[in-house]
Amino acid sequence: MDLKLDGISHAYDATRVLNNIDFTIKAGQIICIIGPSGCGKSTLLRFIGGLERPTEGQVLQIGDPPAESLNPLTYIFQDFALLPWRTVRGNISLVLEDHGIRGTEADTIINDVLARTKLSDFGAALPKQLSGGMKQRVAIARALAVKPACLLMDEPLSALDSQTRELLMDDLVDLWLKEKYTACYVTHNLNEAVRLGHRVVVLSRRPGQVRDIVDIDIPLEDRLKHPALLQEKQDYLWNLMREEARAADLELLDA
Ligand SMILES: Nc1ncnc2c1ncn2[C@@H]1O[C@H](COP(=O)(O)OP(=O)(O)OP(=O)(O)O)[C@@H](O)[C@H]1O
Repeated sequence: MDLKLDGISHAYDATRVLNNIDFTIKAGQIICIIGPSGCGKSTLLRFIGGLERPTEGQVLQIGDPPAESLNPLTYIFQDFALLPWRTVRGNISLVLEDHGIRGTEADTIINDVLARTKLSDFGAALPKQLSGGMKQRVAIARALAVKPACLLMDEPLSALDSQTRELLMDDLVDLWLKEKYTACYVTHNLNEAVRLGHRVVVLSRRPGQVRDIVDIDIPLEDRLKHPALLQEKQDYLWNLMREEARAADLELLDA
């Protein structure tokens, strides 16, 4: 299933937040959205997930979600959103219970997503026993359990230290290589965008509009082998963003 954003504009009262956004999230691709603070990235993700409706435009689903998908549009947040009193397995089973899936059927799904996120030995652990990186892997496992058509990821690594972030980027690449999930990934971090994105949508300052859509045409598995090429892409993105970010900063100070 592809997702097509068609002429999305939005205002909160008198504040125009997004302006005529058009792009497509193709099945099997990771699309990163970058842009200065307050340009509307998280708002756009809420529209894609159907949590809110834009003032103008629409998000079209082209094609069907995977047949076994329980929740086609599934979020992964920066703060993991795990229930502290439930074990790792319990946190994952919760989303399956919502769909009436219990017993051996649930166990099979949980075992599969724990294996894919390298958490098989930690099913009985409570969130407080886990590092930040492992908590986010549990959140990813929980999201995968509902077989989403598209993962909606809002700054998923920004609560983590830089080494853990590196490891999780490797994990996200490994996961994608094993099963080509679709994701829309909002980030401030240009390094994450060039490591993980097949395409990077660059938004201007508020009201966010598409400044550029940059293809990163190096296979995900080869990116670390080409640091100079990645740096070139990152520099290109930063040049697009530099003036926008500076102006956005001043706007926030004026507010
Ligand atoms: N529910 C809301 N009601 C009113 N204004 C809102 C609401 N949600 C967001 N905004 C405003 O819309 C603008 C865009 O917010 P949004 O969080 O989407 O930006 P962002 O690009 O994700 O920001 P950041 O990079 O800082 O996380 C901001 O000015 C914000 O204050």
